[in-house]
Amino acid sequence: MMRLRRDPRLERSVHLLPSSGARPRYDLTQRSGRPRRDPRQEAASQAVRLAPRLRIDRTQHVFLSASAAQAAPIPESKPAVVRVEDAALRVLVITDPGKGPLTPMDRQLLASARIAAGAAGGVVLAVDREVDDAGSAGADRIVILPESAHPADRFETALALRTAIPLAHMMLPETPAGGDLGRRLAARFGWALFSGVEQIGARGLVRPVRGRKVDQEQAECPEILTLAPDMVPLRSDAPREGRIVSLDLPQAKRAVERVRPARGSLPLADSDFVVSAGNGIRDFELFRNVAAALGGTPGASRVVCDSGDMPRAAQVGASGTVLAADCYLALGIAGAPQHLQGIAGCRHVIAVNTDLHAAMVERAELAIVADAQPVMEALLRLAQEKQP
Ligand SMILES: Cc1cc2nc3c(=O)[nH]c(=O)nc-3n(C[C@H](O)[C@H](O)[C@H](O)COP(=O)(O)OP(=O)(O)OC[C@H]3O[C@@H](n4cnc5c(N)ncnc54)[C@H](O)[C@@H]3O)c2cc1C
Repeated sequence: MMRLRRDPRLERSVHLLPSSGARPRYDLTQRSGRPRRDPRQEAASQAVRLAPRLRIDRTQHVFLSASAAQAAPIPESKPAVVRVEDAALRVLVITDPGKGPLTPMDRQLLASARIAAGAAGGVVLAVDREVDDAGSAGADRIVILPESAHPADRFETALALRTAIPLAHMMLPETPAGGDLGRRLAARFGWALFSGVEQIGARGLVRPVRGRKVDQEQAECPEILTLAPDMVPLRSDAPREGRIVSLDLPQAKRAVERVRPARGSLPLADSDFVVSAGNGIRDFELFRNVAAALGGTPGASRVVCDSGDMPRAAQVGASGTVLAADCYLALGIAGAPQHLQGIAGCRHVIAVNTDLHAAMVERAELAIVADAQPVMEALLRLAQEKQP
């Protein structure tokens, strides 16, 4: 029996012919029996009927137009000044010697003292100059101390002050001057000093414990505490009276002599000018002379310390010393990330490098793209010429 051979091509072309009456191959409406939705078509017909809606409909919000704002200015209402009786005074704040208006540290001390004093309690500010804004910063009374930066004079004044105004708590800044005075007072009165407080609030005081990653908390405010700088937010509640009280305090007897350290003798972390050598330096005697002549503390990259050309203590970087210098002069240092971490806090960076594309050149504000040897020789010559 003869079988007809199928021609798939012909069959397909017959299906596609509209006149053939055959259904299209992928006509799903026919398959399910349900009319198929056309979302595009629906959206188009909706858009004709409805007013178009903005995606972010700001018309619902109430805004003051510029003209309305001009027409009705917001009344400037000053909160009433809070006054307290002498009997309500609770906290004595002794600030560091200084000049001009209150420093951020002074304000942080006053903000903390206000929290410790409570809403009904008063704060006495002891400061060595007249300041305008102590009331708004939280002081109820102000005592002007005799001007003296000598630790012994400041201690005698603080003793007299405490005797004249025996308040429950004393607060000082955890700074070299404030920390020293706080410790002297604590020793004199036999109080336990709660030093370096970082948080103060309704739940008490918190300070970190040195060398351990734990905090020490204390619910009760102690007789004396020192406050760590830049940890406590400033206050913004009603201003206080800020009335000046005159007391008979001992006058300063000792003069303070300020001794400047020898140029370049400061430790790396404290120095404001560091001259550093990298692997691009070969003449380390010349490098040390340049650093000394410029008055900078000598530093080095890790490669140089590893090779023994500079002591390990001179290493700058993530695994060395992190600097806070005003100026960093990098001689022949590439600027590896670990080194750059150590100079992130430096204000100005000067690079001397033969490679224009070195990361240190990119980091620097001023770069000398040259061999460091003749640059160091020229620097030494110029520095020696300028020296008196
Ligand atoms: C875990 C870890 C921690 C690290 N910690 C530190 C760290 O704390 N501090 C640190 O410094 N490094 C650290 N390093 C090493 C760091 O990654 C780099 O290897 C190192 O900083 C490179 O030192 P360098 O720039 O002096 O040397 P190089 O990378 O060799 O760069 C030398 C530079 O000198 C330039 N140069 C060459 N010849 C001259 C010339 N005649 N005149 C001028 N320029 C020239 C070159 O162009 C180059 O830019 C650490 C690495 C690791 C893995």
